[in-house]
Amino acid sequence: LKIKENRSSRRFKAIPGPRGWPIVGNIGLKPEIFPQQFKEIGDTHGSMFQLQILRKTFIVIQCPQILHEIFEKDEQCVNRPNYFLSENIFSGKDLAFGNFDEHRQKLKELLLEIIYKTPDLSEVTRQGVSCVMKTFYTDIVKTKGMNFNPDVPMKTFICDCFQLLIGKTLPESDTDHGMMWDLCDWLYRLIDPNVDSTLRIFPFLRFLPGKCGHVYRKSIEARDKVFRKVFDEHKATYEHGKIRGLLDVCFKTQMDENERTGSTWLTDDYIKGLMSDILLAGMTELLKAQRLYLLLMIHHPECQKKAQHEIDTVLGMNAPALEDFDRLPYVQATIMECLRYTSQTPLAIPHKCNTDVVIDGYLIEKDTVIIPNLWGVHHDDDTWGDPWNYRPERFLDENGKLIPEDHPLYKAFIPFSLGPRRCPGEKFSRTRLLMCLATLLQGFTFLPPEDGHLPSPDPRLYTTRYPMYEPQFECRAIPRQISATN
Ligand code: HEM
Repeated sequence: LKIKENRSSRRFKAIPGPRGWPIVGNIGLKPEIFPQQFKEIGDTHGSMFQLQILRKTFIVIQCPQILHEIFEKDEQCVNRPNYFLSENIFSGKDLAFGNFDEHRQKLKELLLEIIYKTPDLSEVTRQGVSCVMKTFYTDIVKTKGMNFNPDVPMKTFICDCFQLLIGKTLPESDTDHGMMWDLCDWLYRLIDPNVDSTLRIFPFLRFLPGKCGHVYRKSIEARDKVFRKVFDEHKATYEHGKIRGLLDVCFKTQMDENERTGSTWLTDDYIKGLMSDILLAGMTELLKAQRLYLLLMIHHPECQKKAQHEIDTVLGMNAPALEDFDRLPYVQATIMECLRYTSQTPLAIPHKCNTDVVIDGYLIEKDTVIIPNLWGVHHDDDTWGDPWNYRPERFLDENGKLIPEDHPLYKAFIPFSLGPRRCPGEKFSRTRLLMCLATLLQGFTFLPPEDGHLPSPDPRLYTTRYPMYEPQFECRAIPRQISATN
């Protein structure tokens, strides 16, 4: 472990960290560049260090071994710090932003069961994905090699999440088409540390004019619209046993349990909370990954060519399917390297210890907030050698196969975090990304826009507020061949 020792304090060693000011502590840090600043502090104080802010202790960890040890063992770091959003927007019934109590554990089990083990739903999403892929493809064909912002067709594709929820996508002509994005947008503003902490300390501000009140009211407005349109309308038309999407599986579970025992823990509020998590975590993260991947492919035409070569050799003219996941190791490596290099969820979602934790002679007290700096883990010189280079080959062995999961580099690759609170959408995201990005590279070569202006993909230049604001860009897509999706 790379923790640097400080002075010893009785039984336990003191966790090192930068000296702060009296009372306010290490208050000068900038949320916009937390991951970079944490990495720099780590270079001096070690890969686990503490910060004191207004007498509260935060432990930042950017060592994969320590994260494996404390996140995966004994369910000891599974809670969350308080979020204004959880109690005030979702009545404490969301999954991602609250403590891992009995109900949240059940909610997560239900989500995993639904995404990965419900045959009716797999069929619905399989059909849905191939239908959305066609629209996606056609949308890009329509750009006719001219400059376009890839977000536009991608957002339509990511309505796949919509598809997952209710079994259909809203046509673009529907005036409510953008409501999901509106909700995500406002909720992300609400969890910005500046807004979140102000509202937690002065909750009455939500009723007053000013930035915090505005963001709160807009979030409520966007939430109610989505709940009305997606949840209420869908529940009203639910026919018992007929599964159109994820929400129906929740309704079925709710009704079955009610019938069996006369009551259920799975109230409508929990289902709404789960649905919002999928939108907030799922849609935005998938969009980010796809956008960053394209940017990297344009900056690295040699990787784009190699990926296209593999797709042509393995799939020919056939459209990529979920089963092709293991047949495209190079494409997989380009996606893994994109997730590592960009570290798009740089600080995951902070955890809170639900018990005292002892690690390598250090004591982390119950209720301490742990910030996993995934960005720091993914850019550690000792682990990766050249962390600032985009180099997919690092995930391949000498035969061009993906390195095994017990390989030290694979163990240090943790974009979906670790342990009981790790991202439940990991496998879903990795297969969807592969399908989507392989389809794109099969059909098109992506080039910079005509004026050649393309932002740098270097993650040190992103503004990493919460969430990360990565570069927006325009590009061109030149058709390569008539693909099977056409
Ligand atoms: C490239 C795509 C994605 C990335 C990089 C990503 C990454 C993450 C990370 C780092 C966390 C925090 C884990 C922790 O607290 O330690 C998380 C949580 C979560 N993600 Fe994802 N995610 C992605 C896509 C998705 C998708 C598609 C879904 C839904 C189907 C999803 C649903 C969730 C949920 C519900 C949580 C909260 C889990 C909990 O609190 O126990 N994510 N994700």
